Amino acid sequence: MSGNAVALWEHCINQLKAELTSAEFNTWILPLQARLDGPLLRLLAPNRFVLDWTRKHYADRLLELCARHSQGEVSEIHFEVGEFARESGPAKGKGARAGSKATAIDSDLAMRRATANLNADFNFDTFVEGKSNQLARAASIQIARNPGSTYNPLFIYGGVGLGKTHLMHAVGNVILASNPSARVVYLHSERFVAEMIKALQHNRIEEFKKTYRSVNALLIDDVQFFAGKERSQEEFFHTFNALLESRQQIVLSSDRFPKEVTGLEERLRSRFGWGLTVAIDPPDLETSVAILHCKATQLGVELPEDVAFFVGRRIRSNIRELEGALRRLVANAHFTGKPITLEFAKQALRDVLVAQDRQVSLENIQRTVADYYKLRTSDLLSAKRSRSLARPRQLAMALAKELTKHSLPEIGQAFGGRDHTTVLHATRKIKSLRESDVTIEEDYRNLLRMLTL
Ligand SMILES: Nc1ncnc2c1ncn2[C@@H]1O[C@H](COP(=O)(O)OP(=O)(O)OP(=O)(O)O)[C@@H](O)[C@H]1O
Repeated sequence: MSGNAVALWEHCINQLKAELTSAEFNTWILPLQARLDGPLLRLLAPNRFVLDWTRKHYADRLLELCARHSQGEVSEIHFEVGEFARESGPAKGKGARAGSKATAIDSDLAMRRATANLNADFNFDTFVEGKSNQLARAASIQIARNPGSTYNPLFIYGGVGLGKTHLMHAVGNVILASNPSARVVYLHSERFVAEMIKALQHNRIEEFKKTYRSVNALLIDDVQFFAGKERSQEEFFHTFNALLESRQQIVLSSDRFPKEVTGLEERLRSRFGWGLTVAIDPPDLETSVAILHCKATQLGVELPEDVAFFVGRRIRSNIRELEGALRRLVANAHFTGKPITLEFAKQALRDVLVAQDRQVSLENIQRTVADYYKLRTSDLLSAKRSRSLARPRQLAMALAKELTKHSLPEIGQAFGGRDHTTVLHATRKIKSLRESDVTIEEDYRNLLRMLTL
């Protein structure tokens, strides 16, 4: 399977994983193997029953996903019973051809990546090395090559958008690719908590324990979100011990040093520091520029050196924002048909840069957001949690993070004495809503403009 075909199948799997229950996904989609023959996607099911069911229930959706992702190049799906050869020799499936070995293995890897929640784009090849992340990268490569036997756990900490998640995925991807039977799971800590609660509600806690205690690598992002969740900490503590005892790899990330993660039991905090703890710092200018070039190449554009330096110099503290600025530049250039020059970049990024430069006060943000939603500022600061207040409050916190230099605890304090994790949660929530909900995106942009012009 070519890289494109793998990406196509991976796209289908990821979509269906999000749309189906895990039982449906595991029963019907997981056993499928895929191969692309020109415009034809061939799917092999292990038996007639799976074939009939998937053809009846998922063929249309799969075709729709394929057609959209391939821009119409894939126009047909064919189901058969069988299995592509994994080792060598002819494939068993009717019509499966010799030479399908790579296909089966690749689509297998795509499937395993999806069940591990791993993003194939986050790998070591796409991670630019710089002074700010050198140690974290080197340690990650080391444990990816020798999981469970060098540093355990590996604890990566650093500010928002600096590459912690990217490195964790890269570790998982290497482990999966080098060991076909490895079981790897990447999870955000909030998801761990949610899954545990679900398991408790449905009397499936034993199953939950077994799942997480039997993996070869467990990658848990943003462990600071375990703060204050005692039952989850207890469960995670036992999972952690079981994995460490059986020499399976654990990788954790957080926005701060293990000992400074407040709201965690001491025994957990101290265990987090048992292996190797590495920091990622904001990139220096040269690294920012190198990252911009790397991302530009991935987007298929060439970025002039002066533009890369200009953007890198102006957006320093967060690589996600650096990437956002680049995407905006590329989108504007496509849209207007103009080349990306320094002048063009200055124009296209005017809003972003003004927002970066301008110091806005927290009070101003609260007032503006309250006016915009026709609320009282005191409502934003109150403990009330109705949706009509919670969303504007989250927006205000996200704007505070973007437009001021205040720390998360300072922002939390200014919003009625809330915890810093609430602020972090708000910024994440708004980030994802801005991608999925046009009204929120519009509100955010309007507010940004009102606060910065
Ligand atoms: N060194 C790097 N090279 C290339 N891309 C990078 C690098 N560091 C970060 N990025 C990119 O920046 C974006 C944000 O990174 P990532 O999501 O890993 O941040 P994070 O530290 O986990 O942030 P958060 O605390 O918000 O979870 C990603 O798209 C990632 O690919």
